[in-house]
Amino acid sequence: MNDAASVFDRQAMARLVDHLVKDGWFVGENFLNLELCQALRTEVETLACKDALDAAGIGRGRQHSLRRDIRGDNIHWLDHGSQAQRRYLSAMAALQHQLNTELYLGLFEFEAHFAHYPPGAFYKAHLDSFEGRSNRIISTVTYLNSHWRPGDGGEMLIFDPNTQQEIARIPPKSGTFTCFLSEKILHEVLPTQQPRASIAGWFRRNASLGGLVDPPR
Ligand SMILES: O=C(O)CCC(=O)C(=O)O
Ligand SMILES: [Fe+2]
Repeated sequence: MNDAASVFDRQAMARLVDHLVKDGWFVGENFLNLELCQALRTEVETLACKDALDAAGIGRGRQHSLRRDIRGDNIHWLDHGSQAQRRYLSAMAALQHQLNTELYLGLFEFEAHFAHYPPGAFYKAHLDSFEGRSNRIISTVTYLNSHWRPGDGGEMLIFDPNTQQEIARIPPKSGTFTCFLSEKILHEVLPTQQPRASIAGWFRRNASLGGLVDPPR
């Protein structure tokens, strides 16, 4: 069994591709190896305790600004800095390969950050990418919270791309993995009652213009 296969199984990956094509989004409970989720959670909690996370903003490049009324999480970009990160990133590289092979998406890069939402934090409804400026193609979120209970809040809502009605409410439980089309699927994080840890990531296509490679983030 190779490393990516020990993080999630091939059958689960096939289900993911089917749902992404049919609905534009996918959610799988117990999708990722729990021991790996535990290691990643320890890493983000340690960063949070050391005050080593950055307040997350909205917009990119010069449009970047801090808007606590829109999002209240603190983040740290993955940088291959630990065994757990390397294992996670290699599993995502396998998923990227699968998506490119089956859907011809031309994804060329994956960027991801740890996110830590303190109690009271939320992320208002948004799209991760805007049509026309497409460079984030597929959004992913991996949840890292063991013992999440009803009433702890922090669910992610997914809205129907046609009617904008809520179609899914996902508790951020360890091992749950979700992905969706970045330009089409409006989503939101409800206020959390407990510290909430996750990894948000994006498969990107190169949106270079005039010979300049579009920078990540
Ligand atoms: O943590 C989540 O459930 C979603 C986070 C999100 O939408 C984002 O970081 O863009
Ligand atoms: Fe998002």
